[in-house]
Amino acid sequence: MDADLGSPRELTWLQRRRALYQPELPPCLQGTRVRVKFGDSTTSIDPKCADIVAQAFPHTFGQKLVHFLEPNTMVSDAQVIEERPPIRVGVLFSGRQSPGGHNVIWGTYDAMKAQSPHNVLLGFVGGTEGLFAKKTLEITDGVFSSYKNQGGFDLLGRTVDQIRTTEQVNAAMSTCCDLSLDGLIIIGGVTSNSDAAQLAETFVKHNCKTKVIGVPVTLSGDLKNQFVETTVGFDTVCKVDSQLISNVCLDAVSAGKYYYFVRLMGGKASHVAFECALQSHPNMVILGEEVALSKLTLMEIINKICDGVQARAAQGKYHGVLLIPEGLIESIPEMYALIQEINNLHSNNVPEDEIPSQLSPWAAALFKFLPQFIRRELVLHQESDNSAQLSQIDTEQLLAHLVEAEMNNRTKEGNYKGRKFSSVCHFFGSQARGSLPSNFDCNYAYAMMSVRRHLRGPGAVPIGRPVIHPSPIDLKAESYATPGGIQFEGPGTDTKPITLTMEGQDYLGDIEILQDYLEKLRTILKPGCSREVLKAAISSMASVNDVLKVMSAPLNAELPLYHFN
Ligand SMILES: O=P(O)(O)OC[C@H]1O[C@](O)(CO)[C@@H](O)[C@@H]1O
Repeated sequence: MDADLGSPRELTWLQRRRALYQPELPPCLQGTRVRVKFGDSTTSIDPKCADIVAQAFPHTFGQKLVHFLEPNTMVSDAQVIEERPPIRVGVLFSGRQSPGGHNVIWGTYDAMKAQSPHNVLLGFVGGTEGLFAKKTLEITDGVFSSYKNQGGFDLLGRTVDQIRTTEQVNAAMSTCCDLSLDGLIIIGGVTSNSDAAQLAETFVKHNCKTKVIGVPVTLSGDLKNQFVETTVGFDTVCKVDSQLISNVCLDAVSAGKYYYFVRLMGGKASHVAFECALQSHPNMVILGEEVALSKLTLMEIINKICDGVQARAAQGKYHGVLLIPEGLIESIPEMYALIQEINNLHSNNVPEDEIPSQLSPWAAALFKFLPQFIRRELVLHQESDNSAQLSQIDTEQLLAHLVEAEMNNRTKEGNYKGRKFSSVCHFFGSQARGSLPSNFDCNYAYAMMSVRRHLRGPGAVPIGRPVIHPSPIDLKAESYATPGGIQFEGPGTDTKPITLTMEGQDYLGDIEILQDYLEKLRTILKPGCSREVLKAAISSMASVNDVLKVMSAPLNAELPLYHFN
């Protein structure tokens, strides 16, 4: 374990300045008297799965939702969270680094100390391995002072995002019992939160008093549902990536000779690539979800890119920027099938170098067709959720390589008469992951022990529901945009307080409200209805019209998927 973890450190001027930023809390969490109201029972997102989930989590499924109330809300059955005897809580970084992770710990620490100075927060040094080995560091003002609003996970570090085997679960339980923990906070993405849900169930079953809380912290933005609108880190990563992409775009248009293939970290779903495309307006973004839905083959994707390159050459343009989500490789049907075969062989403990010889004939043929560097990356050992290591597969280089080969073919066959195609590849991952978190992520993470719905407004629900699958994009513009870097303070601060994806989600909510409204009007406005009803309807239509005018702008600006500007 790294000796530097957890030590106070020297901060630069900018880091010190950021450490002074005081995250904002929603009104319902301000002060020490927190009021809550219990709501409906939690259930599965897909009602068809409710029974299966209930069976898998008999002790924890169906608990009541808790709504945190604003100070002056009049609710008859509101309950005040009373002071309790001092509590002991453990916290660890389980998932990959994501900007804002430190603020989850800071927010928890401040909330606990506000309740009682005798409450104790223990950090596990070295993530899951630290948890199993009981390596703790008590969080104090002194320990935390140089980590407030800072990037990275280096206060405590992390190891593998896995608390799953019987041995691991038992080790976690014995740590929690030995340290007499009332709570265990697991910070991470889909894998860590799935394990957290399972651990919570096991602890209840074994009468272990420790309550397990999973906190959605992942740059991928793929742990979402009606309660969790976004994950901690997504905002920062999209802003930093968008700035890098816009720099590349300006470089491309200035020199006019390269196609940039930019792969973006973000896991299996394409949320990061989609949001970055909305912010930076590249020439093309290929969404994995769309490829999977349309069942596009690798060569169909290559041909679409080449058609675009050729069309641009006809306009005298020999440059462009393409965004590629790292999960794209798994969304291409034939690549998915090949990766599944490789994963199965891994699960049967076949060594990496023997995998190629054990593939089925069709998979072996596809494998052989792929360039050597991709073959090597595809057989690498798996992630902790038994899937391929997406960050290690250079999909952008594979696409650039195949596009170049196809453009050369078209030239040879006389179908393309433009200049030779040239590409430059990039993978943006840790460049953004290690950034100082944006104000949004600082605030969101600090308030994270309750997840806020309508992130620009009040209201909160607790988290801890089992979330297993990464949430994909719901598939329902040469004007490169330069969003610039994250502005922490001054006139430019928070010109983009939330990501465009989340703004879009807000519109979807508004559309539903409008649709509801129109449906009601339709039922009221029948021949023979009174004059008053008609007058009221006409005057309310005027405001609907205004709303529609405002809304039509973003609605029309839908991003074409395979569109070359
Ligand atoms: O840096 P590492 O350990 O290769 O992890 C990379 C993976 O972690 C994530 O950032 C989060 O799961 C993925 O997007 C990415 O594939």
